[in-house]
Amino acid sequence: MRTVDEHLAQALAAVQQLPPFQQHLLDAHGCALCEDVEAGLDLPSFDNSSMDGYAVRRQDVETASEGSPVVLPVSGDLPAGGVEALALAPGMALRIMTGAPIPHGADAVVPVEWTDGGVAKVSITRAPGERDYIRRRGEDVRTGQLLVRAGTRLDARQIGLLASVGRDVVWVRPRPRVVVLSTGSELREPGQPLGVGAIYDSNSFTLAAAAREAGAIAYRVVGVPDDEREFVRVLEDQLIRADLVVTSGGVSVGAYDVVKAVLSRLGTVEFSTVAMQPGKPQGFGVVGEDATPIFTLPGNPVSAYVSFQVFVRPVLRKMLGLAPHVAPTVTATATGGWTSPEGKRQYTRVHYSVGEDGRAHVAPVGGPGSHLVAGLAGANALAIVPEDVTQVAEGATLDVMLLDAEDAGGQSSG
Ligand SMILES: Nc1nc2c(c(=O)[nH]1)N[C@H]1C(S)=C(S)[C@@H](COP(=O)(O)OP(=O)(O)OC[C@H]3O[C@@H](n4cnc5c(N)ncnc54)[C@H](O)[C@@H]3O)O[C@H]1N2
Ligand code: MOO
Repeated sequence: MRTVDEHLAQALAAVQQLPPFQQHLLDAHGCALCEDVEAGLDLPSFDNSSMDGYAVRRQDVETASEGSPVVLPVSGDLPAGGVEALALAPGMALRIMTGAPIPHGADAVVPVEWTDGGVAKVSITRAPGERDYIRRRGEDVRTGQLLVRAGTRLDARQIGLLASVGRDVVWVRPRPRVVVLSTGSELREPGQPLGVGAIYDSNSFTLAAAAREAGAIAYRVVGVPDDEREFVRVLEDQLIRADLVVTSGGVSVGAYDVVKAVLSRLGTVEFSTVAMQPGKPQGFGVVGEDATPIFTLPGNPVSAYVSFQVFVRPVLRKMLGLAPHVAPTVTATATGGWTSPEGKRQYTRVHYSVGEDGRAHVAPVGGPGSHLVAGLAGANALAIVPEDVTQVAEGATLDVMLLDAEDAGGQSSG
């Protein structure tokens, strides 16, 4: 039996980061940037008004008050985006809109609320302070400034920043294309009638959704029956569009475990038992002409999902160019005790919460059975119980893997 860390290390060593390509900015959402992006211009790129009002010279309006307004002729209009380069003559005002360039000669903006809103002439009842309502060129970003570092996963805020400096395409690593396929003659598609002894194929949905949450493009293949030739045909057919294949089922010691039977002959897939619960039977290797990496996860639904989080998610992070490959864990205090098998790392389905005192707690959800999908859906984290612990005591401190979707904007299709 090998350890979780050995199995993960083998898989991580066998996959590479996907080569970078130029992607349109919005399509790069959730991808890891492969270049340091520096600003090609100042932001703001010109002095402009932060208020709708009037551009003035301060010295012309410094005596303005409610009791003694200053009246100035208005010599023109400055809309945002206007191309006319108007200059402000002494003793005059220019009507200006938010975002419009400050005209030559002006050193303050009087908001329209401090005036009578006049068009031909304006009555000003309050004197602006120094530089009032002027957004200065370069006060946000300077030309040449490092904006986003290589390796950053682009989120909405960074996408907006890059657009602000005029970037339309960026170098990123592509989303890995993950083919997810389930095996088992008992599997039926949701929405179809369920015959005797049949079950709905949930694993391929779970795994495709999990791949998507991790930032991949997931292709879900309709359940493959326990037939070796059919499995080989489907696998060869799918390899063309896969950066990674993830199967579930057919890897333990049953008489119809086709995944194990076929892949033991094809490629370099190695089947092993891993000292963990759930998720004991595992396989990993490469298949096909392009040496496509393949994970063969156990069929029990909770085992398949936990195996994805422990092994597949780090591999996808590596392919995406994200560091660290293993997403960081948090720590929490156990509420209620539970048992754990000796010599195995247990991934316990738990509910993680942070109390008003700021302290994090985890409470087990449902039982330990690998078929208990309702408990899995009710959990939001996996508590990691070390191999040498057989009894988790109330109040024990545990590392915890959070499961909520990374919302990386991945895609999936059937
Ligand atoms: N004699 C032994 N039997 C089993 C052992 C063992 O060591 N000795 N290990 C058990 C453990 S632990 C696991 S985990 C499972 C792994 O089994 P397989 O990967 O071969 O998966 P299957 O036998 O095909 O299915 C197991 C279970 O999961 C259900 N299943 C399978 N695929 C799906 C799917 N796509 N959606 C929903 N449910 C699925 C299937 O119906 C079975 O109930 O082996 C144990 N047995
Ligand atoms: O390893 Mo199985 O995954 O314990 O149910």
